[in-house]
Amino acid sequence: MYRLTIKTGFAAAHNLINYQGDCENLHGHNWKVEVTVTASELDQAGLAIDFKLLKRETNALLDELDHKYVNQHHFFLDLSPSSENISRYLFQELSKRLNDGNVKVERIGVWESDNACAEYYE
Ligand SMILES: Nc1nc2c(c(=O)[nH]1)N=C([C@H](O)[C@H](O)COP(=O)(O)OP(=O)(O)OP(=O)(O)O)CN2
Ligand SMILES: [Zn+2]
Repeated sequence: MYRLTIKTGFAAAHNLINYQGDCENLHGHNWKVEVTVTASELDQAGLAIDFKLLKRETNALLDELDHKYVNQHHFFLDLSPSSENISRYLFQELSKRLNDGNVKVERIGVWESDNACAEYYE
């Protein structure tokens, strides 16, 4: 098996809901996002999936969040936009776009600071 990871990110504002503390107030992060996929086969060029395609699909999705107020995104209207929930959202959406008979999204890591990361995997 092959395992590939790309790193990208987005900058946005949010506030946690049903949370008591500073983070219930509006604030922002420069989130870093790691996308890991697995594959069993390589193409003629020796690629499991082109990193360019992986980054393009991920960044297209992140554009929905970049420089936005995450709480107003349709997925988070009734859901606290924690790093955990953001990672689950990205996992579900990227799985729809990327999974095929060979490639499978394995996990999403969402870093809200240099020292705090939430991951989602199934
Ligand atoms: N499990 C999670 N815990 C927290 C999340 C989260 O998404 N998942 N999010 C927050 C807030 O978004 C908050 O912005 C965290 O910011 P941070 O600067 O890390 O908070 P602190 O002030 O506690 O960090 P210090 O390193 O102590 O300055 C909170 N928790
Ligand atoms: Zn926050």
